[in-house]
Amino acid sequence: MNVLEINNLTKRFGDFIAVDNMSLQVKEGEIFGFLGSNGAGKSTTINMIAGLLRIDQGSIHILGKDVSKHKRFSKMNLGMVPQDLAIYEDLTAYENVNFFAGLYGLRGAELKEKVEEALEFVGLQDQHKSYPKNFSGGMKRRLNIACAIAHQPKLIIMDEPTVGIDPQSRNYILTSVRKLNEMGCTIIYTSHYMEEVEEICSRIAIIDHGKVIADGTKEQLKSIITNTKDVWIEVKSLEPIRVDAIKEIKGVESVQIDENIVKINSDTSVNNLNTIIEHFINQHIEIRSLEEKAPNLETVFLTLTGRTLRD
Ligand SMILES: Nc1ncnc2c1ncn2[C@@H]1O[C@H](COP(=O)(O)OP(=O)(O)OP(=O)(O)O)[C@@H](O)[C@H]1O
Repeated sequence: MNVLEINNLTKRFGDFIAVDNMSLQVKEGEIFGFLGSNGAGKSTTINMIAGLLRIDQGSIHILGKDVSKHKRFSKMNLGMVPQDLAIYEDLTAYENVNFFAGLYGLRGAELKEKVEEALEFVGLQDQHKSYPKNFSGGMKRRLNIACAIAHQPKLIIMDEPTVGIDPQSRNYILTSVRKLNEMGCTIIYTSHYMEEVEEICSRIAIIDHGKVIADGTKEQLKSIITNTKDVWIEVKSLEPIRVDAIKEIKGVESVQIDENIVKINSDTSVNNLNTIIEHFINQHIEIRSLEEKAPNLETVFLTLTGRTLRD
């Protein structure tokens, strides 16, 4: 079943088209990665899913129901962890979660139980009486998550939940995402950190200029660029390296130097490894190690959009 279905969605700000005839489906049980560089249209799409922004054209269905027509149903089934923290500094951690869960109509013993469960889930049960102004960035992010999940929605959208936090909190959040997923939640996860998306997402859409330019599993996305391969050669010293000469070797498409590693991207149809090694030997360049690298999502993103994710 599709938990989320977006059909031909468009959003304009004046003459500018932020989301351009976008269509995509997210299936039950997925952790779906939403990848795009700054301004690609991720937040605009998410805000339309959450009913915070008017749709110009197209439609969005959550669990088969049109979000424009079934506002309450969509709200009850959606948990939104926004990019900018949505918590009140002058309410305690408990009062914050209580406030948001209350907006979904939870009352009395059920409300208390769900608030306590959410605080425990994000590891803030011992700080339930503390004010977020005394929290670290990571604790505030965790509280933000508790506020979004207390009403136990089927679909949770997390818009860059790990921005600007310490590695420990980041791991905590990634583990929480997996746990929520195991508990039956479908999750949409946006991040600028490719390695996070690669680690936790079962399917990924790459967004560029308001359009989905590719979507699939990591393996499917990587197979888009199987026409090139990378060889990384670690050398003792970069001193005699001549990038221009390496680029002239048949099949070589690009050469990058990263500290003392020479990263050579070649066309897979040309077997040029011997020629490359001979070149290094002839130039009396001492090779320390040599590794053939499988393409990663960063390479896929770069190939498809012409930019790195964090441009
Ligand atoms: N209210 C608005 N008025 C005018 N332009 C807007 C508005 N909101 C967003 N935009 C523009 O729409 C484009 C898409 O923005 P959006 O925030 O959706 O991108 P994003 O992919 O979420 O980027 P980021 O990773 O920086 O959050 C950007 O060029 C942005 O400047």
